[in-house]
Amino acid sequence: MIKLYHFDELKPEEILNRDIRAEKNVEDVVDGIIADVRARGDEALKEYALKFDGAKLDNIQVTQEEIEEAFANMDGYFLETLREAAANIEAFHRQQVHKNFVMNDKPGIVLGQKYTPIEKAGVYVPGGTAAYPSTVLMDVIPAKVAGVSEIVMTTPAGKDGKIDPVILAAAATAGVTRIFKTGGAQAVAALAYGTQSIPAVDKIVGPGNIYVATAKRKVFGKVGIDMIAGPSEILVLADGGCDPAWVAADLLSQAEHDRLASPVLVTDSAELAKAVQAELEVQIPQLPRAAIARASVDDNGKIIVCSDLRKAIEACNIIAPEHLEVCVDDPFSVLNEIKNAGSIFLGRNVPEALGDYFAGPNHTLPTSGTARFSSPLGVDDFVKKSSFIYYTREALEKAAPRIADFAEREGLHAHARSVTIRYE
Ligand SMILES: NC(=O)c1ccc[n+]([C@@H]2O[C@H](COP(=O)([O-])OP(=O)(O)OC[C@H]3O[C@@H](n4cnc5c(N)ncnc54)[C@H](O)[C@@H]3O)[C@@H](O)[C@H]2O)c1
Ligand SMILES: N[C@H](CO)Cc1c[nH]c[nH+]1
Ligand SMILES: [Zn+2]
Repeated sequence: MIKLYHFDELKPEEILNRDIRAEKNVEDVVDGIIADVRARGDEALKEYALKFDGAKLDNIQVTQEEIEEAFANMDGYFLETLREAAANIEAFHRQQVHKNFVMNDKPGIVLGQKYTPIEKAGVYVPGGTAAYPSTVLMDVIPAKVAGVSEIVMTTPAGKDGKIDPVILAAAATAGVTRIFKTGGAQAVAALAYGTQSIPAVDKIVGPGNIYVATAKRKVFGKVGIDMIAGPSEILVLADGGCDPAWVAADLLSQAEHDRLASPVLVTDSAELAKAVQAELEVQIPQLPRAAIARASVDDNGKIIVCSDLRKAIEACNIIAPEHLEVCVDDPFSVLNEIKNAGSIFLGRNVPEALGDYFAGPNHTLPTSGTARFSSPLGVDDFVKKSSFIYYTREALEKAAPRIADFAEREGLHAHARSVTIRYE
């Protein structure tokens, strides 16, 4: 049963209670896998596919025939859904595109900033306990909008050695360049260091379980990563006017992702808290993924009762959840008070699942409290900024004494000389 707490009894660290560092044994397993993939490449990937996914692989790369076959056999209704969702996601992400800028308001000086897409992006699509065609759209479309030329996708194969056709149909819809059948920490290692078949990329994006999230953290520096997007989280901020059945259903929508997923209710109503606790017990056994949801609710779930809405908002900002549902009378008045959350769902009528599939904002989001400093995946993740500087001879001559003086005060004579030499 989900545990009930009172806000005033909890210390801030007990309220958050999510650590981005995995348990020691996960750290060790991931270190071993990364070292092995670096040493043995494709051979290691095939062994891990058999060990973790039960898949005997002949080819690691998905063939064009496999993609075409998946697309040809996909039902028309789902293809239309994919296209409509893709259009919503593209429209939202087009708004994120930044413009280059140039400043030339001082004589003889041009300054500016330009954006360049990264060349090769690696997209991880989870596939261990569920297929995520929605994640294909969420991770690939911003890369396309940014202008990335090569998008390499990896996802674990099923026991038959194949990728779920819904994933391939989504990849074809979104415009992936190449797809590889590998998952977990080994996929992240392959994208970071390259293997015989898989090219090393510049940046790895995408969510995954604790092994994937830990591996991304470990290869950061060799490649870029988007964020720590680990096991899913939902925080429902609800007042006494909410229907407990709806609140429980929304909590379970994320609990069913992973045993480590975190469903949390924060409320100023002790009555709602009790009703949701009871309602979860009714709804969990009805779910096909009841065992996962049960573990998530019992081990990582919480209900926190607060004396008023102000305290409830404070709890939300401490937890910094991946998803925050604001189920109160006037959700827009709460929006300004929310400082830490990946994605915010406004109003009692807006279930988190709307954002997972369809509305347009990205569903790859920071977890484990990292929304304090990370943002949803977006076009920014696939571009780099370069600044540029141009001075005429006359403009530099005017600034030269100050630059030289500045450099000498840092004890860096060669810096000073590289300026003054031009005027000797
Ligand atoms: N934060 C987000 O934006 C977001 C979005 C979608 C999904 N998710 C999360 O993605 C995750 C998907 O998890 P999943 O497991 O279904 O798929 P996954 O693809 O992330 O992980 C499956 C892989 O994990 C590896 N693995 C499993 N057990 C292992 C072990 N004992 N040792 C070493 N490696 C092991 C295997 O290689 C396997 O292929 C969930 O946690 C879900 O909540 C997060
Ligand atoms: N809620 C997940 C992010 O935590 C995304 C997702 C994909 N499919 C269903 N849900
Ligand atoms: Zn979800």
